[in-house]
Amino acid sequence: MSDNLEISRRRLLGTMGAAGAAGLALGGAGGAAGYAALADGGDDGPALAAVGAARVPFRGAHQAGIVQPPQACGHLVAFDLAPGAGRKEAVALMRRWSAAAERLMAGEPVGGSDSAVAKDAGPCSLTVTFGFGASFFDRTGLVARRPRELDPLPVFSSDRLDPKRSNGDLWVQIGADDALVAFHALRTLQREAGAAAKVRWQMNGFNRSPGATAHPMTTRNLMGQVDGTNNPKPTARDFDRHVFVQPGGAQPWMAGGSYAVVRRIRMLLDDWEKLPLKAQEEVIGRRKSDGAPLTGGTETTRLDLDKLGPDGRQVIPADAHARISAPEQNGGATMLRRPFSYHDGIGPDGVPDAGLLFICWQADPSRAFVPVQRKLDRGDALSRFIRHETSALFAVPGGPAEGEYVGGRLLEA
Ligand SMILES: C=CC1=C(C)c2cc3[nH]c(cc4nc(cc5[nH]c(cc1n2)c(C)c5CCC(=O)O)C(CCC(=O)O)=C4C)c(C)c3C=C
Ligand SMILES: [Fe+2]
Repeated sequence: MSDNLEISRRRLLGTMGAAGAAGLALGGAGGAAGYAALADGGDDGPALAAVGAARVPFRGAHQAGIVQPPQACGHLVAFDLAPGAGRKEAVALMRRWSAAAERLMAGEPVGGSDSAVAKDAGPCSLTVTFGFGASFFDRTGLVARRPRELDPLPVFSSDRLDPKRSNGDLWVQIGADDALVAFHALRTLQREAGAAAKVRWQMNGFNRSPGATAHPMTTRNLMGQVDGTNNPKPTARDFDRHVFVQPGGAQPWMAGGSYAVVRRIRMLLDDWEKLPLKAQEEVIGRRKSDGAPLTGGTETTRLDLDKLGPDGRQVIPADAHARISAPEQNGGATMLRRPFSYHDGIGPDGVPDAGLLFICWQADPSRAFVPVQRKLDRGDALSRFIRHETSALFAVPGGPAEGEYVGGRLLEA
């Protein structure tokens, strides 16, 4: 069983064996049986199906919400510290937020003021992840502890960024496999912010629900592509080195942490949907039906970047997104992509305000997101169909040990 997911057994089991129940939850699929075999939850509340009972630990070497499979619902919220608030207020805020996040992720009420919105549902794989933006260090007098990895991202020629919906002192990422559970966490943390911090921007996203497919499958984005296939696997030898800050660095408080680049990328769906299937597939270099490379095989087959077609041209075109972004084309630059789709209706321009809340995780953005985005900016076939509308970069510290709160190693040192 994964270290990252626990099952609230008393509320789940009933007629199922423990192994069966855990398997359903971890598979992320659930399937019909996952929703059928319910037990009386006794004092813990009503019984739960596998999706409701799945629980991610709050404490650990890394914060939750990085390596876990992306959940069905997501909220991304940036806060700015209130005028006059500094380090003392930030310490109190991170203590309050950490205490609330621990209870929320355990599926427990957050005290007398709990709104009951998530009552009955269980943890639903809720994760709450906290990050600090570059401006946080100015506001709290901690400039000497600001990592150089938080240096501003370069300006890319295709950027069309809205500064009001970019950056921020603090960032909260919420993910859950139930919309009410995710909303409950969002409201609770907004309430707990009190007078210390105000919401700067908020974005809401989604992914496929667990149980929608008979077995776990890579999700699709709103262009219809299978998206996430070639993500580095947590079991890979170099995964930790690429994604997490290693001990012994210039900012010891960031050991076990990671840097999140967050970009709201609008999809120009009216244009994309007019493109014939073959042309759509050439934009990415993979088949739309199953995500397999255009050079053949299945979804997980390696891309054959040298293969030529009968016409003597590269089967995976020179400007195909998957070619340009591949680590082997970028000196090994590797990031973990963990996005949510978003849809906020029709924009003032009359076209869908929909796309990808692109979130990527890495130990150092200057060796991962930045070089890859530089290259995509120069010649990605996908760029005709997308627009980067907001951008943010956050330092996400390691997970709290017993007795710690998130960010304590930065704020208390
Ligand atoms: C700078 C990094 C990246 C941005 C921005 C980005 C935007 C973006 N991507 C898709 C759709 C797909 N991306 C795929 C692969 C892929 N994309 C990146 C990086 C960025 N994408 C990487 C590193 C990779 C993996 C490359 C590899 O190793 O082969 C794919 C293919 C399937 C997969 O491997 O996930 C799709 C599809 C969209 C729609 C988008 C912006 C809206
Ligand atoms: Fe991509």
